[in-house]
Amino acid sequence: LQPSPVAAMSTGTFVVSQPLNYRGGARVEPADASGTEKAFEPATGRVIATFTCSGEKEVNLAVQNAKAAFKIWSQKSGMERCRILLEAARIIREREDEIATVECINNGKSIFEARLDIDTSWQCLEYYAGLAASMAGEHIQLPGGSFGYTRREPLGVCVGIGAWNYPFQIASWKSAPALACGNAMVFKPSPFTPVSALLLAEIYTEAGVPPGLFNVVQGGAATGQFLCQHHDVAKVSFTGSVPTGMKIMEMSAKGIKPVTLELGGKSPLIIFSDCDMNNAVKGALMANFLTQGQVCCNGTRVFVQKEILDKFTEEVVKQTQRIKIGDPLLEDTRMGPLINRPHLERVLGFVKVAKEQGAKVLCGGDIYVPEDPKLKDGYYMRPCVLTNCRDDMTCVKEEIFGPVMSILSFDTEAEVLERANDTTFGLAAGVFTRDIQRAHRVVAELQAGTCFINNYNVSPVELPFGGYKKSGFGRENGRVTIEYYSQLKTVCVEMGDVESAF
Ligand SMILES: NC(=O)C1=CN([C@@H]2O[C@H](COP(=O)(O)OP(=O)(O)OC[C@H]3O[C@@H](n4cnc5c(N)ncnc54)[C@H](O)[C@@H]3O)[C@@H](O)[C@H]2O)C=CC1
Ligand SMILES: NCCCC(=O)O
Repeated sequence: LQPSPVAAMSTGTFVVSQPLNYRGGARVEPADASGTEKAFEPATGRVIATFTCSGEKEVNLAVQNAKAAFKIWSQKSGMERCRILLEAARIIREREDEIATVECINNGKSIFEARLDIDTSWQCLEYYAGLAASMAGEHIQLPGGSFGYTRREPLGVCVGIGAWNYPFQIASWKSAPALACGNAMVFKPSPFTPVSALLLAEIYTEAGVPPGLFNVVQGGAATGQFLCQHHDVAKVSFTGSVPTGMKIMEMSAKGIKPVTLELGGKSPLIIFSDCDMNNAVKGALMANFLTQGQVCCNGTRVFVQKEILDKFTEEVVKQTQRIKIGDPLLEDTRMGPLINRPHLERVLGFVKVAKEQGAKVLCGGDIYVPEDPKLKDGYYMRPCVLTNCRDDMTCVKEEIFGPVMSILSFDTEAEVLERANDTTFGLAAGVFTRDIQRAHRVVAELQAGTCFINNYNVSPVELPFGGYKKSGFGRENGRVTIEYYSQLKTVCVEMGDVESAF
């Protein structure tokens, strides 16, 4: 009897000794290097993997493997692709605990949350498996019996570049629609979280995709650049920061490659006085403290109507103080460590500046040292609620990417809309009210790609997700994403004679 892989993984013990690149259907060491990186366990500060970043030669090998697999995969019918993706979804479900545990160890998010991420991953594969089978063009009748038709065709080799906050989910959300449309993919995870994408690669192989259809190359900016500049790459889908997104767009422009950009945010969450208070408070916590606040669509600017400001704030603080911080692998933990030491210091720096600028810290915002001695070098902080905030403060203007909620008060709907939209970002927004007319009127005015009414940060894969303004463009999830991973061919068929102009 094999020991369960999950039983062998606990906080403070996990190490990765296998290669972290995946090419041609197997784990491989890269053919060349552009430096080395270390991956950490944020809960303990331990190194769990030291790995080689892929150089230009390795990137080229991965792209050539993907190109060869594309030839086979793109010839398969939608139903054939559907069956394989469904099988991959089934294996993810079967291995959910193991994948969630790896995610939790390498990212620091709680096991409770990691399982939810894995759920939205297999659900995404199931969803696009269904769409693969029903992808079709149109038939258009023309005069004289002639006609035209359209074919929805794949793009070729797509590149996915991921951030560290949702490593397995990002790899799934990019690869599922790409593969469903008949493309191949080379995926580069963030060097902070290199581990779980390999599990996805192995699962695709086990499910029956051709070797080379989904490859993983490890590395940072240099490896990412080799990918974006490669002449055989047809599309780049990127999740990360705005400055890197700009670079990706520039590189892709040189090859006229389409890009999908999922970038940062500083989203507003508007709480009207007629809201259901219990739900609004729960919504504010969901909008700010998942994955230790390291979520791009978080509603970190919480606008509360004056009449309920005190009651709402008191309740939010009470519930924030109850959040169980600690070892992310424990079932009752709801907040683990931040991703690394520099990021923790950056987030604490934002709290310091907020105080200097006049904000009041109602709770948290400081380092947390768990009692368990093995966690003493982890990157923990207490979730923070700030009041006395003004729109011009740094904590209200800039993306903190940590567990820091800024509460602002407002009087009228018109006023709050203007203030909510006064940002260069436009990823998400939320509104809590019992007035359905107001709810729809407000979201219609909000400049954001994803809006929530009476909830926040739920991720049904049936719904498109993506940003307005500097939060990016293109969408992930939902039916529309098929358009971002395919191209339309028009075929015009003449049934009569050519009427020549000559
Ligand atoms: N809209 C969304 O869905 C999300 C947005 N984010 C944003 O990402 C940021 C945090 O993620 P990070 O990983 O720190 O972002 P980042 O932009 O530094 O890195 C993201 C990815 O891009 C790669 N990369 C870096 N420089 C590159 C270059 N010149 N060419 C090609 N690839 C390059 C990195 O290695 C990594 O895999 C947050 O500030 C947040 O704004 C994060 C998660 C989701
Ligand atoms: N589950 C929501 C994903 C948002 C993000 O990637 O930050």
